[in-house]
Amino acid sequence: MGTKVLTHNVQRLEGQIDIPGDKSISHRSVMFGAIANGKTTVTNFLKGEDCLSTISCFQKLGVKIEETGDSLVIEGKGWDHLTEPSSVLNVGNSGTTIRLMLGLLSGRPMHTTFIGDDSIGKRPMKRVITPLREMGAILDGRNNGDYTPLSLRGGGLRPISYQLPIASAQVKSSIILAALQAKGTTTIVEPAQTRDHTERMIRQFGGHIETDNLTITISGPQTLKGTQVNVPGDISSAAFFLVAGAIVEEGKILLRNVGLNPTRTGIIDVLNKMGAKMTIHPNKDEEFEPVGDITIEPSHLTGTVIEGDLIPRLIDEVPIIALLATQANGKTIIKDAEELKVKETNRIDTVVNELLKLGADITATDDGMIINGPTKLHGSVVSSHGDHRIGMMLAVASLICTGELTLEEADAIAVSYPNFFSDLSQLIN
Ligand SMILES: O=C(O)C1=C[C@@H](OP(=O)(O)O)[C@@H](O)[C@H](O)C1
Ligand SMILES: C=C(OP(=O)(O)O)C(=O)O
Repeated sequence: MGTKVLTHNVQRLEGQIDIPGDKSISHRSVMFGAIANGKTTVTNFLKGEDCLSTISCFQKLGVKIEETGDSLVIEGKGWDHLTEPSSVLNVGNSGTTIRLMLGLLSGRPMHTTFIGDDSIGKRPMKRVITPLREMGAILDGRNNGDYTPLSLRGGGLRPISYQLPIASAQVKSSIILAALQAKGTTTIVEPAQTRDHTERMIRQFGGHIETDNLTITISGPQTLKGTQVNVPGDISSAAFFLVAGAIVEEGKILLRNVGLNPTRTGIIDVLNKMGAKMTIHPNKDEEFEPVGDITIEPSHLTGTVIEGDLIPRLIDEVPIIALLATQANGKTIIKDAEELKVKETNRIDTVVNELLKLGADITATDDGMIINGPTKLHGSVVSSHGDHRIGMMLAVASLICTGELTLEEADAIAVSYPNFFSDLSQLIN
């Protein structure tokens, strides 16, 4: 399944990359476009496999979605025009698709069934099933609703007050999408701030939502209006080049059009704390999501502690931060990150096991990992284990390996970054 022998011993990375569209915002643009009234045009939509799964699920619900030139056009006809699908909704590898769609369809008076790939089959769904059942949706699935296949009969929702037991933007967004359809006011309290793209997009589509520190208040029912969405570049994709640029010996990289939403910029805080040579140039004129350009250069790095409220702001960047830490002086401790165990793989175990094969000094803990650096990495045969972020982390690691690195299951990278290897090779030549 897509074995790749990667370039090793790269001394210099030089050039610029336009960072592809944000995965979280791309998913949401289709979802909001589908439930809004009127046309939504999306530019810089991420054509990664996860977002294509979201498109195909909404097409099965009767929504017309087409590519026109560089844009994606969604013909929204409002909540009532989503139609009962005649076959199962397959979310592929995408946790965001299934968890947000469960909330979105909880208020629809129809039956839907969800399946996904082997990885989705291991990811916990109880976290969304519990609040959605409390709101009145009828949900069931394997192991009393914790795993796919899942079935849903929606309709007639009531508002709830809900204290989120975990910091999860997917759970928060699922409840918000249900609350938009429930008559009355829903209140959600987060244990820590998570990405707020759903909240921002509700306002962009003409809806109302109030946020006060960790409390979110939303009244329903609401109808939304189609609009124009320009998706910023994904900071979670940029992260691989930020680390690559910092750990090679020479050169300078410019990353253009990177989303700089403060709920996502934990990686920038970490790079700054570790002493990276990085400059941020914010664009001034973005209305809904902040964007900017970033330059990164080879850096003398120091180990650090990454914990607490910082974790949700960099949750998808932990694999690449672990690699960064192998090149820093001293100890890096990552804690409070047990959520990593329920991602596409158990990202604590996968990161530690694969980096050990390259010679890293890294140990798994119950809620994170401990890395001592700097260590010289050597090539080996490693695998993404079907996890796109592990695949890209290992591809960046290959740049500084002394011998050849063979990456198995490299094709998983297309889940979030189909052009990753061509963008990377532009910097090498
Ligand atoms: O809301 C989203 O778009 C996402 C939220 C995060 O998941 P959790 O909500 O499970 O933390 C993140 O890991 C995922 O890649 C995308
Ligand atoms: C965890 C991720 O995505 P999802 O939960 O949507 O599968 C990710 O992209 O790293």
